Amino acid sequence: MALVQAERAATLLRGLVPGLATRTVPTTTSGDTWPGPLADAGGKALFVKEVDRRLQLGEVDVAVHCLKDVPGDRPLPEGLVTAATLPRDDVHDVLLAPDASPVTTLDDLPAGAAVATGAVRRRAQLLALRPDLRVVDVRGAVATRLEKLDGLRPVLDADAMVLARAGLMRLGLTGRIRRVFPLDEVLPAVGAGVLTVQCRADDEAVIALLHRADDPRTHAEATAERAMLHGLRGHCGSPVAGHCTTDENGQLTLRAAVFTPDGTRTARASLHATSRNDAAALGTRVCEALLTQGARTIIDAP
Ligand SMILES: NCc1[nH]cc(CCC(=O)O)c1CC(=O)O
Repeated sequence: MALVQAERAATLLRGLVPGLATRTVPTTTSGDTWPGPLADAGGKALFVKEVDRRLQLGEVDVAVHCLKDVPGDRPLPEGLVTAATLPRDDVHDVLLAPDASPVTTLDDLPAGAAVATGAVRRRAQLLALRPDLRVVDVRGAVATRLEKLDGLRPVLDADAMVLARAGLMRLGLTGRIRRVFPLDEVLPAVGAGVLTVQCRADDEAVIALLHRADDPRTHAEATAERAMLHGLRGHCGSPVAGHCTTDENGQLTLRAAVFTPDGTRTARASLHATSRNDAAALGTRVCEALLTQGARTIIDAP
């Protein structure tokens, strides 16, 4: 998925500068090799730090990350800046089932069925919909997760799995999707479907080029979502969901929710801002609305 994403950014840049030559440098991250549950590694920048290191060292000039994987609770690594936020892809989470299974919705799953996901946010929302489900951990690249689901690797015994539609689209695997969860059933992660592009803070030529690839709308939506998450002191592994949209008049709406891991308690808030310039303030207001409803104790629940 990371290679497809890097290629996407490279194609965009070549479109802006005719004749520009680009080279994609594959980099294995600790997210690919981490042996334990991803939930235990929440917020540790596992998917980004080796790539950022290469950027700092000058081995590459541009880094492309899923915004979801970039920790929001700390500054970027020394000497790096975000220079572009690319137009957002789909934000929905989807249900998948083993190749041979007839399951198409959660309702098709028998009582006590096992559903695989590594994200506490997904676990909580699944259990809110179906408290009888058994949520099992899964990790690894998307293609590997699908192989596990199909039983090709005998390590995962699950009747279904939840993944982001954006990742499956990037890999050309949307044929595996059984059901798209509507946003009022499963609210996405902060930054879902957003690619963020970084470079060195002193690399003025690259900054100027990347600025032309920035999508102001996605940029503002992501700013609102991340300000909310930051206010809650959360990260991509927190039981926090948030999704900001922009309507035809440029008005922003940020919907957000926090959950206990068992899905029994939630706090929700939805607020508007009339202009993009108020995106960060919108995030802060939604955060405060959640905190007023007891978000702190909900997030910290075991
Ligand atoms: N670390 C996992 C990760 N980071 C970003 C995506 C999907 C693309 C996105 O939502 O931006 C995924 C896989 C998934 O959640 O299914």
